[in-house]
Amino acid sequence: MSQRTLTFVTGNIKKLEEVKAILGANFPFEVTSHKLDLPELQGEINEVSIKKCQEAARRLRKSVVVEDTCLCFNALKGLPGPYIKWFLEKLEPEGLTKLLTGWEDKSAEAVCTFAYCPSGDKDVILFQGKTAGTIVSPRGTRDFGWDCVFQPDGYNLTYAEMPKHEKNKISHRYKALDKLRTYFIQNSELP
Ligand SMILES: O=c1nc[nH]c2c1ncn2[C@H]1C[C@H](O)[C@@H](COP(=O)(O)OP(=O)(O)OP(=O)(O)O)O1
Ligand SMILES: [Mg+2]
Repeated sequence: MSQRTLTFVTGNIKKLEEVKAILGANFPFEVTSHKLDLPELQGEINEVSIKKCQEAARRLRKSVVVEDTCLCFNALKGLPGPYIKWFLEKLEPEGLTKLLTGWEDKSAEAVCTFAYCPSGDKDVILFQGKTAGTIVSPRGTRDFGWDCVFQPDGYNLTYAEMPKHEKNKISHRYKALDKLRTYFIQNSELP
């Protein structure tokens, strides 16, 4: 019997690498990817993910999984949040650190939201994971987004300084995928 597949729609190769590494062999579906840079509407975290998923399912005409990652600074009441991609692109990691110069509170939360859109008009299902941390001056490799400025609570290392398998044990993405995995194991007749 051929293994069933789950289509993960993303334009980000580093995300895909982590998703494959985290789900690993203990997942009843083969994860295939479809590269598509989807438009992302403004709004609250869940809203952005739901719209992104519906748009991907509409374009590909099948059930899909998408993911949206936010970096929320507590001093800034959750911003940049879903807009982190544009902040990072314009300000670079150093600029993210500088954003908090005037604030004593450097705490932040990395939030990962996977959205699964069964085909048809069924509701979108969300799986969310959060990891708390601190925004620091950049340290470590620069190969993935804002990893070099995010130091998870309980560690002296930024995500970028940790070995990949360590990040993948505690990350926002790991926690969200743990919920997604449980759901798909319990609903293995999907997608
Ligand atoms: O674990 C992570 N560690 C560090 N940086 C990260 C992580 N995960 C996402 N990122 C970056 C990528 C993008 O600059 C922004 C999220 O934006 P986001 O729209 O979710 O990602 P994206 O546009 O690159 O890919 P996609 O096509 O799946 O929307 O934070
Ligand atoms: Mg995006």
